[in-house]
Amino acid sequence: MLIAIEGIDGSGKTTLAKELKKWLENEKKKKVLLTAEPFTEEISKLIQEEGWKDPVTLTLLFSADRGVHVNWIMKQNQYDIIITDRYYYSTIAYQSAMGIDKNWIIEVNKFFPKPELTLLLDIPAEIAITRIKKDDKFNFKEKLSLLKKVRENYLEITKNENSIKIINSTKTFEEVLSEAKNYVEELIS
Ligand SMILES: Nc1ncnc2c1ncn2[C@@H]1O[C@H](COP(=O)(O)OP(=O)(O)OP(=O)(O)O)[C@@H](O)[C@H]1O
Ligand SMILES: Cc1cn([C@H]2C[C@H](O)[C@@H](COP(=O)(O)O)O2)c(=O)[nH]c1=O
Repeated sequence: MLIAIEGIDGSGKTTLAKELKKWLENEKKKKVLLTAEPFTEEISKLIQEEGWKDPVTLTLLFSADRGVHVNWIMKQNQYDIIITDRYYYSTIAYQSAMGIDKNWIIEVNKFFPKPELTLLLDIPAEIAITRIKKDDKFNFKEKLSLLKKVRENYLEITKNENSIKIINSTKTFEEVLSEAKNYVEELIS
């Protein structure tokens, strides 16, 4: 079973992924693998060096990285649940915010398995950016306007996807976790 956690930078994905894993292991006695994208060191390096200069290359690099990630996930047979911190909805939301055609991104990613559940942590960019670490590589103003577009794109995607559940991430972490647990509980029961 594949669960994806999505949202703009600083929305709380990594924190939620870790706590969900603990809960599933301790309370539900499930074997859980926590993973994240970008996945490979080699492609992450290319993304840093080349990708940010050009959104087409960036789309292809994130998608190629996903191909390697998915092949690796397929071999992890000992787990009941795999939680991935970011998946193909990140490419659709971010790279279309950078001007790439959404349908082309979907086409490039169409062979990857669809998660049974995606939790979208929704939060205004202005709030998320206050949670992001200070040494972030992006220019602050550029990043704020990009993240606003990315958030809109994520919300647009949810209109056509019943398996994506929106969680208001401006709430306390305890509330966010509780809502996420309810969605996961529905899936595993
Ligand atoms: N609901 C919440 N309310 C307040 N702070 C939160 C909440 N959830 C997470 N945080 C805090 O916000 C910061 C960013 O969280 P986290 O690293 O989980 O976000 P992220 O979405 O994984 O970010 P990125 O995409 O930039 O890696 C952390 O300091 C975390 O403790
Ligand atoms: C998978 C993926 C990621 N991104 C962007 C989103 C973030 O700004 C970084 C990843 O960093 P994180 O804070 O460790 O999550 O990369 C993207 O633009 N497109 C993608 O497909």
